[in-house]
Amino acid sequence: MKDMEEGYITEDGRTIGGVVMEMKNITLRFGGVVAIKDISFDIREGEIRAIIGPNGAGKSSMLNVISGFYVPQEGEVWFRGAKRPPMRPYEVARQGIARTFQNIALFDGMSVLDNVMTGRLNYMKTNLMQQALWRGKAEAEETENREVVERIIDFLEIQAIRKTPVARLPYGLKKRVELARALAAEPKLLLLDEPMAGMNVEEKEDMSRFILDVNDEFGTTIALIEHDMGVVMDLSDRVVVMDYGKKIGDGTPDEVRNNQDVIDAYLGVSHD
Ligand SMILES: Nc1ncnc2c1ncn2[C@@H]1O[C@H](COP(=O)(O)OP(=O)(O)OP(=O)(O)O)[C@@H](O)[C@H]1O
Repeated sequence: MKDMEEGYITEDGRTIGGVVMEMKNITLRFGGVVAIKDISFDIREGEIRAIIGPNGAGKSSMLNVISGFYVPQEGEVWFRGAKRPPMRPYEVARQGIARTFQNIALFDGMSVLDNVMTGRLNYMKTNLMQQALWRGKAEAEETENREVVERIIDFLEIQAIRKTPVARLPYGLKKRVELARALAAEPKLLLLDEPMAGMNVEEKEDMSRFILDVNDEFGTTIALIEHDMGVVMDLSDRVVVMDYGKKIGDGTPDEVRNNQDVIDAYLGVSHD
């Protein structure tokens, strides 16, 4: 892969654009624990970017920095050409970054449809007073939001369970509903927190296919963290590898697979 100023062409012939997000020299500490040590990398338009690493490497911490849950003590986060000031997660979401969670965070008692609709909250402009005074506008907005949501529900093949309360769904489907909700926000950058965690082989295959389809069909830029190396290598265009808070590798799956530091980290070989 040739890394160009404006992007690159992947091995499977997709065109990847310029930098969407850039992490510059990020350091994050929790008291005495340094979860992220001076890490820099970028995420480019249209790519599937993975962050991997053994337990405690700092992957979740990094995802939480990207999504605004944690503000790093050092370094800069750049999004779509501008340096991002410290902001709350909901402000980050408004900028066009949506995420899923490792431990599913859906409204259990609500239907699949209503859960996915909550992904549209940032697009709901009319408030209660306006809705009372000007029903037409509120209705038009509701129709538009519905259309987006129904399209995503069809796309992720969850039509049959639209009205089912989430609590009744098996784990793999809940994960798919979470993906649907994140997509409903029509994000510029979609963050997936261990999307395959706890899944059986078949569920993993389904989820991999949906992630690839989302990227292909909607052109969504995706960053994910994941434990399962095999899955990541199949899915991703480029991979950042973390170990003990440091970046030890960054490149295509093949480059990373052949990186001795990465091999050692996964085999548990210590480095002084
Ligand atoms: N809120 C927190 N308070 C204190 N320490 C934390 C906190 N979150 C993470 N850490 C520490 O930061 C380090 C990195 O943790 P992190 O959860 O980011 O790693 P990870 O790669 O996501 O691990 P895993 O794969 O096990 O989920 C660990 O040493 C962890 O104990």
